[in-house]
Amino acid sequence: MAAYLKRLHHISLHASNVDKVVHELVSRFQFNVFAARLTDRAKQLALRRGSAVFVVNERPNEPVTGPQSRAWSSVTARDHQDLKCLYGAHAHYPVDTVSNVCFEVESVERASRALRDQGLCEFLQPPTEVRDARGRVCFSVLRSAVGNVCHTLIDCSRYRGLFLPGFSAVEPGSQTAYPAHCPISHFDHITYACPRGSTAHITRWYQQNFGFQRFFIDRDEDEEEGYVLDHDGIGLRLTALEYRERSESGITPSSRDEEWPDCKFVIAESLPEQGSNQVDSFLDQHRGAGVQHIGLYTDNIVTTAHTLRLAGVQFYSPPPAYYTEVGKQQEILDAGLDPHTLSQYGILLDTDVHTHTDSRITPSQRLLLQVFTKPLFGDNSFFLELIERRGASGFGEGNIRALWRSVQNEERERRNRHTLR
Ligand SMILES: O=C(O)C(=O)Cc1ccc(O)cc1
Repeated sequence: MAAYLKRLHHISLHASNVDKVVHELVSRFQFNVFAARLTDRAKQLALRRGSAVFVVNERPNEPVTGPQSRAWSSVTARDHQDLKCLYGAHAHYPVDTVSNVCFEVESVERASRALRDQGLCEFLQPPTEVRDARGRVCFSVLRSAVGNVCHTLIDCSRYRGLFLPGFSAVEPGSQTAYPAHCPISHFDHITYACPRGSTAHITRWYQQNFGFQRFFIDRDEDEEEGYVLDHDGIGLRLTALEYRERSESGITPSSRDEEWPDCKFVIAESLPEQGSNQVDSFLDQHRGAGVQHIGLYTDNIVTTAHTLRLAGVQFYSPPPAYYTEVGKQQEILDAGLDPHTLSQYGILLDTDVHTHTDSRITPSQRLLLQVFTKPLFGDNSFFLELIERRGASGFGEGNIRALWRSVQNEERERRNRHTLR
């Protein structure tokens, strides 16, 4: 039986320079630091924008050891002082990375037992209870089927504190310059870059362990093959998974959106025929599979991109011709948007190709607006995306192609600059 997930709790990043990444997320991406765990040996800062929470951890230089060797442990947050990073302590990795996607569960013990019974998971930390004066949480940590990515399972139902035991509140102060104009509300999707031939295994792993279900990006998508783009220089296989919320008792919570704002997982694999590409570059730079990008949902991409641009965020832009092409220009105008405004920020517009069960939604009502940022850590590694959905629940082929081209062009230019030096 699969383990039940309640919702996404937070996403952990590991960076060699925590202050730099936190500064980037606060001053540029308008996140607020709300909690911190600072000890002699650990530095963990929690940042929030809507329900999207990142925890930025200092990247340890050597493998972390701690109470994970015990079968079942119960410790105070103070006991964990020597654990460099609590709640996902096993992130020894040579480069800055997204290391952990933490899920909230109803019972860590039951979920961990269900996963052990499946026999497909390697546990890095058995169910462990951590407490402080505000209550206790239970968590366990396991390795995912994707590169260095781990999943922490956590139950916070008996904790009254601000975030997690061991973390203290950080006063809001004047962290963000433009808080009113940045309506980012949640994580929309997490995209993995994966080696060739690994998609089927990863898909099965999430289906069997957590009960994820396939989300068909295209109505003609083959169940085994996924959504394949393999012409015009693009060699990409995309397979999307979604978590249709259930609860352990079998009763679906009534306010779905509040409980689990639909966060899809996308598995991106490069196909060999079209030559080396952005998925391959990620695998190379990141030294293996991992989280390539995270989509941040906003209900107004234009104001959000404007705010972020003013704050110094750099976006990938498609070639200028994208916005003057007659069909695209009309599509943009029909959506009540201004091609010039979209072009200023590199915002892409598409209709998604997902088959809608609701036939009342016509293609023109299924609009998808996306813009992709330049990498957060370094060349060709992890980046963020802004996404606004107007009736569209999937991904647009046109946007994927436009993103692909902008990244490939930029890479070509970078390589040329390098050879000229
Ligand atoms: O469109 C999205 O946000 C996706 O997640 C699809 C995707 C995946 C990988 C790429 O290198 C480019 C696009």
